[in-house]
Amino acid sequence: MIRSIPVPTDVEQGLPPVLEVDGLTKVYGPIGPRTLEHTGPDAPGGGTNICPDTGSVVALNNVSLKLYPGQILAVIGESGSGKSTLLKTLYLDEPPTDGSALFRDPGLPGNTWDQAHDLFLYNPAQARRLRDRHIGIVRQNPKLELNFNISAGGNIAERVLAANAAELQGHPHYGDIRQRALELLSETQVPTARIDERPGNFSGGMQQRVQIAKALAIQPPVLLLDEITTGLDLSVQARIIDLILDLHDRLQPAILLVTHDISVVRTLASQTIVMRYGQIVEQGLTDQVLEDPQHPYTQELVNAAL
Ligand SMILES: Nc1ncnc2c1ncn2[C@@H]1O[C@H](COP(=O)(O)OP(=O)(O)OP(=O)(O)O)[C@@H](O)[C@H]1O
Repeated sequence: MIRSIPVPTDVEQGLPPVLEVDGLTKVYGPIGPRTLEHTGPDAPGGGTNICPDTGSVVALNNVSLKLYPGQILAVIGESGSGKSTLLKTLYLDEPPTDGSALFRDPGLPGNTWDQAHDLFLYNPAQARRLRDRHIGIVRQNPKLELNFNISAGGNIAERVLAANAAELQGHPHYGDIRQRALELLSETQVPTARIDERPGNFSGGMQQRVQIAKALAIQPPVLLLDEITTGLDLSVQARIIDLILDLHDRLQPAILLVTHDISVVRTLASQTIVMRYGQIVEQGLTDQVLEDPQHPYTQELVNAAL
């Protein structure tokens, strides 16, 4: 049974957040009495995420955020600041050490905008259903999300079948699934003639587009994007960003976007969170955060990108 928590509507935004993360903490290793207190951006020596007593890594410490329907929220920070761990915990790849993540999708049976469920209390079947049907992810490394032993079309078909099973809608017809895969590849600008090829034959940019097609197959209300342009040529990066903008315009998913690339943030995100050593050091409208950064670390990040 999922715990149901009534949450007040945020009047300013109209609809309440689809995802509301509160006090999310993730520690790799044992937690001592001073582990959280003695790590973070203000720890002695300019900050650390390693506990001086136990050697544990505090990847996230008391991270809270709200993601509204249709919003694009960016999380930036240097390598090791905890960005990927944030997405991994929200996609239920890893259990959190502490905190809650209320998910409010009116598409879920028995759910309404007045109710939210804490993802971290889902049982394994509910977690699978969430990933099969309600949250899509695009990872920096396509090998972690795509099956390289089957075709691009097969990867998308797997997701369509899992989503149908999650909705208890039985098996769709083979021709319908193939048609859906063709549409998704076309929408994400992958040549449809290559539907039967394995992703290993594709360029990095095409592999990312197949991942995006697979994530969109379930038309999720929430999309998690982890460094999706890192390692790609500039022109390929630009095409992926255009694709995300176009898909967002048409489908309006809420997007939580993790990157260390300020130009990606500037182009895509309306709001931005800055993380360092597992903690949020600054957040606000992207224009404000990038044009008038208040925290010295954000100033450093923005200046480095100029
Ligand atoms: N499985 C793990 N075991 C131990 N430490 C881990 C594990 N996964 C991540 N970490 C540590 O947690 C911290 C945060 O890692 P994370 O990958 O979230 O950072 P990031 O901001 O996404 O960095 P990058 O931009 O390099 O991906 C790092 O110090 C990392 O070494």
